[in-house]
Amino acid sequence: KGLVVTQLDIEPGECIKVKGKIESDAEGFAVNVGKDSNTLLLHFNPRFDCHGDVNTIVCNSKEDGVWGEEDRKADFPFEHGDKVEICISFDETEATVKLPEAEFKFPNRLGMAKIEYLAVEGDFKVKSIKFS
Ligand SMILES: C=CCO[C@@H]1O[C@H](CO)[C@@H](O[C@@H]2O[C@H](CO)[C@H](O)[C@H](OCc3cn(Cc4cccc(/C=C/CN=C(N)N)c4)nn3)[C@H]2O)[C@H](O)[C@H]1NC(C)=O
Repeated sequence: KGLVVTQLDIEPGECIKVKGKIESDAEGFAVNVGKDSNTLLLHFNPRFDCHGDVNTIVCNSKEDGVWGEEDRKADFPFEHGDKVEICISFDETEATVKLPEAEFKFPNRLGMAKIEYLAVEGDFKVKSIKFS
């Protein structure tokens, strides 16, 4: 299992900064934010080679344990072994994932007003987490 943080109280406009290293042989990793593991505002899932996807970021939401419609992004600004800083923020309409050279948006389908849960899974070694 990866890192899981619960009992958070992240409000719109605040950001979650996850710094870490992508494994040199990574197949994929995911950063999940939401209320809990069954209720995700955003599942941000870069795939190097898994589930039949190659170098594709798959985003989705999860409501009562049920995945929503996937949203596949065009850009893939990750490479094996990269040290990355991923900044996630949100407001009532959308979540934003900011990277040094890329930014992704994903609709706030659940109308979530607070992030209480963060999980980082897969081939990613977390170095630090900052909330600001
Ligand atoms: C074409 C067939 C039907 O359509 C497919 O149907 C699959 C099942 O629904 C979807 O897949 C699902 O998509 C979901 C988002 O929508 C989640 O990502 C879910 O994963 C949940 C999950 C997370 N986690 C932890 C984790 C996360 C990242 C990496 C690792 C491990 C790396 C292992 N590294 C090694 N061994 N080195 C582990 N485990 N499961 C995934 O199964 C595919 O996208 C979808 N594909 C398309 C094109 O439509």
